[in-house]
Formats: sequence, C-alpha cells, structure tokens
Amino acid sequence: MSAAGESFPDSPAVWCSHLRKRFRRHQAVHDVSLQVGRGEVVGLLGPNGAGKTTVIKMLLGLVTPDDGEVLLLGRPAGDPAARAGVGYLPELFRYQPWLSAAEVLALHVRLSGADVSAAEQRDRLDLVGLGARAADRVGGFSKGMQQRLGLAVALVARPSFVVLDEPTSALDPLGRADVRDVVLGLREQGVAVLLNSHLIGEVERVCDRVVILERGRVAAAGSLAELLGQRQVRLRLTGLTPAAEQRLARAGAVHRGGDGPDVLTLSLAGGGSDQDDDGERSDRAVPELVRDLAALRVDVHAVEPVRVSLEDRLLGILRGAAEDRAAEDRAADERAAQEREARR
Ligand SMILES: Nc1ncnc2c1ncn2[C@@H]1O[C@H](COP(=O)(O)OP(=O)(O)OP(=O)(O)O)[C@@H](O)[C@H]1O
Repeated sequence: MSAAGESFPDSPAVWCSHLRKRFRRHQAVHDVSLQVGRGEVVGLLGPNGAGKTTVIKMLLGLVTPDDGEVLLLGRPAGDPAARAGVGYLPELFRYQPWLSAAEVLALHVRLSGADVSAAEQRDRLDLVGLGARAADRVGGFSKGMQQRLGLAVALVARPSFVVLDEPTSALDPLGRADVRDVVLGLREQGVAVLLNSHLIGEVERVCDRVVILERGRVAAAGSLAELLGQRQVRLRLTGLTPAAEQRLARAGAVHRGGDGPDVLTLSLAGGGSDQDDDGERSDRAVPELVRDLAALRVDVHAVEPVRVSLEDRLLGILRGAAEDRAAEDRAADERAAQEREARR
C-alpha cells in the first residue's frame, strides 16, 4: 500500500456530516451524512438527480459544500495528502486521445507522485483487460475500453480508498463481471470502495453496506442484512382462531389474498430479527410464532421466507419517501388554505 493518506490509519476512509449543496435555485443536496470504513465496500444508490455525484464530488473536495464537514482519510477533503490516497473513476471520463493507454497511466502516476514501476503499471492494464492494447492510442478506444482505462487510472497509484462513479455504464456484461471481480479483489486487499451504480444487482453482489439517496437526503442506510432482513414470511395455516389471529397480529402486519384462502403473508414487526448476546443476528420471531400457533391448535402447513431483493427494497423505500413528501406537501397546502381562510 502507498504511504499516501496513511497518516491517520484509524480514521474512516471517508466521513461526512450534514452536507448541503445548492446550485442556483436548486437544492441538490439537503442533508447527507455518511461514512465508508477502511476496507469497506459501500454502494451509493438512488434515482437520477438524487445528488449522488454531487455528494461524491464534495467528498473528494471537487465541489465545495455550502455546509457540512468532510474528512477524507482523516484529513480535510481538499488536502493533497488525502487526495494522494484516493483513486477516482468519474462518471464522465475522457482521456487524452493522442496518448497510448500506457502513456495515460504513466501520466497519472507522475501526477500522483507515487512510485509505481512500469511492470506494475502493465499489471494494472492487464487487470482491466487492456494488457494487449497498452501501446494503442486512446482515441481509437471504444467507450467501454476507455472506461476500463479509467478504472486502471483509479487503481494505479495504490489508493487506500477508491471511488467509482458508475464504473460499468459503458461496459458489456462480461466487463461488468470484470469490474465486480476488481472490486472484490480490492476488498480482499483492505481497500475501501464507494460505488455509485444504477445496477442494483451489482451493488448487492459486492457491497457490505448501502446508502440510498433520494432528493438530496439519505432515505436509508445500512448493511445488506439490515436493509433486506427477513422481513416477510408466507404461512399456510388452517384452523385459525381469534386467539391465533391476535398472536399473528402481535408478530406483525398480516396481508391476505392472492395465494389462496389459507395463505397469508406476515411482515414481521421490527424486521423480525434481534441481536443475540454476541451481537449476531438471530431470527427468533418465526420459530416462536410457529410454536405459539401450534399450541393454539392451528395447523401450520408451510412457512417460507419471502425473499426481498435489494431492488424491491429500494423501490419500496423510494416510493415511501415520495408518499411521505406528497403527504407533507398536502399538509402544507391545507395549512396555507386555512391561513388564507382565517385572514378573510
Ligand atoms: N454543476 C451543476 N450546476 C447546476 N446543477 C447541478 C450541477 N451539478 C449537479 N446539478 C444538479 O444537482 C442535482 C443532483 O445531480 P447529481 O449529478 O448529483 O445527481 P445523481 O444522483 O448523480 O444523478 P444520476 O444518477 O442521473 O447521475 C441535479 O438536479 C442536477 O441537475
């Protein structure tokens, strides 16, 4: 690992608190606090215009926040020593078309001030699948090849924190799989990664934690286990009594219909999981419920977890946030109407 950015090794790779950014009349980022720990892979998700790229640029000291604080590798974001420890693949990438891929890499090594041998630079091109094109001019590269080169540029100076803004937007499925392997390899080496991607499956495969932005705010954040949780189970039950219905209602919200008269879906209260003494997740809610239902003489024919994908969760969170905002707008309209009425 490079010595750059390593003078505060116990600090998170990046930490920010209450970031805000307005562009003219548009508040792009309202209030964002997040953290990427050392060696952690964090996914940044959210719809178009949610503020992901603006947040990334503020984290890297490329956009000045109106408010809030950032520490990059334990230092202020604009500090050259912090930047030297960071590899960045921007969303909009463009490299000097008159240079060869090897020359682009060598240029970035010089700019970074790191000591990276020619052999190591070639290894980076091999890693992104451009080893055979090292001597070719970038002007003749396809978009996907340029994006691969961008990834090599981001990795070449042995960063301890890598920020990838839509790293697979120009890549074919094979290229996306390659990037996934690269990210997993970084994690193995203890390199922290912040990954902004619309490809939710990709994020689900490689990320330890996810931060979901919606209209410039953090709509949800947590580990994949926390976000996905075992939140729902489908049960096939016969012989339900009022007491059993009450027991079910205590376990969570009951949804019926669609899958037959005996089938119900239970959204477990509190996500249905607790922490045991060792801090491990343990799902006691379901076995306890089944035991109690059996004691109440209910016939339990089937119990199956409903698998919730990150995509489902993301859509649910974003729809929930949109509904909350619509309700707030309606309440504000009503208040304004009441005030107008009172003034008459
Ligand atoms: N330099 C700028 N000048 C004016 N407005 C900007 C600027 N940069 C971003 N914005 C606005 O800020 C908002 C957030 O943009 P940003 O690029 O951060 O979103 P994003 O979540 O990365 O979107 P996408 O997924 O489409 O890339 C958008 O409304 C955008 O138009």
